[in-house]
Amino acid sequence: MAAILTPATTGPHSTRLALPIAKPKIPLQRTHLVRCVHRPEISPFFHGAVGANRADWQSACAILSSKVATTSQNHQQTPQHHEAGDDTNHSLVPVVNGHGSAAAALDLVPVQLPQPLTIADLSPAPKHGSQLRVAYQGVPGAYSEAAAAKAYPNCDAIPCDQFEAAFQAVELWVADRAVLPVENSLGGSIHRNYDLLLRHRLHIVGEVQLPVHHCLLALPGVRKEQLTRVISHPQALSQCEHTLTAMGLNVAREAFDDTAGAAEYVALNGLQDTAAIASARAAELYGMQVLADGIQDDSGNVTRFVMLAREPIVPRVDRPFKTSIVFAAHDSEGTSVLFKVLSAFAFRDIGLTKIESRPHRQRPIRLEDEASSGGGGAAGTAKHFEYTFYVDFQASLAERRAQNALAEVQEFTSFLRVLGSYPMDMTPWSITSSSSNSSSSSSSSSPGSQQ
Ligand SMILES: O=C(O)C(=O)C[C@]1(C(=O)O)C=C[C@@H](O)C=C1
Repeated sequence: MAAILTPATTGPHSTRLALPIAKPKIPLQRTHLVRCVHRPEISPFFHGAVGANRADWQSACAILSSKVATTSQNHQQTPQHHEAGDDTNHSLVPVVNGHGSAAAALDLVPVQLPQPLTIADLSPAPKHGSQLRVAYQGVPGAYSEAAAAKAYPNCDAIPCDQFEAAFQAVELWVADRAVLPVENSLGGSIHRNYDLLLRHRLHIVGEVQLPVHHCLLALPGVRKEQLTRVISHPQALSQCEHTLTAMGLNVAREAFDDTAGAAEYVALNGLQDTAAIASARAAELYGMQVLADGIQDDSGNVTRFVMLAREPIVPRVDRPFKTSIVFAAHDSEGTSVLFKVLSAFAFRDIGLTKIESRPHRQRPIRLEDEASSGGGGAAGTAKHFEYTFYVDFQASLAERRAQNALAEVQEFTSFLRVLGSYPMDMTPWSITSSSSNSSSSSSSSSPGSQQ
């Protein structure tokens, strides 16, 4: 993995991490932004590791992180730089608000080499809750920023233009944690993050559940009748689908990277015909009018986020813990594997809180002899999809019953990975303490206070 700085900031807010994917939005304002570039040869998938061993990986990350730190100090004239071995051939056009800009390309300056590590580079991460650097996807005012603040009060929240940039920020030691949404009570799973959890080697160290209270935002003075378009994060659009229809709005829905980014986009471009679905905090930050408040289809709309770190936490038994695993079936198990795995938990009275299946990327389709699959018809082969399963169960990895269940699961699976064993978020959901409020909310019993 390599991190490259490109000259861009995201308007009024701080440096934002970005991946080099050009998006067709209107370039608005020159910004400063760190770009993370994928390097396949060090990108882990399944059993692969970033380096040959953990030490390699950590030193690679430290060196790359020093490059990021060094370059970020000089971001006014930041270089564009293709790492040796980066065969992804990304455009070197600098990014403005996450978007390619030909004009900005003229600002390219020579590569800076990594600086030697110093004692300061090796100093430990700050204590949790005090200026912990927490990466999230979106711009200030996004629900993910509020989730980061709930998880780690007083943290230094680092905006990233994509989910993957948040993963990379932690891997490259630019951030200490990432806080990423995985599921919503109305919209369901955020599949992208399930896939990224598998592709990256970070550990889940906590979870935080955030009530999500959406507003319909427009420029000051704009009336609902003027609207032809509503833009937002796809999850937010789906969480408000029925309400938008019930409001009689005859508008096209368009997906945007994040809710607050959609509000910022409408504001910066002075779009009279476009509304954004975002938080009340985004309205304040970007000078938008709240046309309608609480437009989510269910007042108890909640998004669950996970906190990710480079190291796992030590599981405990003195408070409720949850453990997240991912596995794929062993070849010999055929289609019965899920039943067997679930039984391993049921026999030990371990409750499951979530199960998710995703296509098995390396082997999406399985061919099976009709004879072995029990078919009585003509000779032939049955085809079915192959899945990777994600399961969350209510037990700590420190518990014997959880260890025994996993030992049994391992017998049926070709691949099993513990994504993390972490305290459950037991804070009550209160609709009034909505994520639409300021990101600086603080609580002494924050879910992240121990991670
Ligand atoms: O766009 C945002 O504000 C986000 O934080 C992302 C996100 C998501 O991905 O689900 C987070 C919470 C809400 O469910 C809607 C959007």
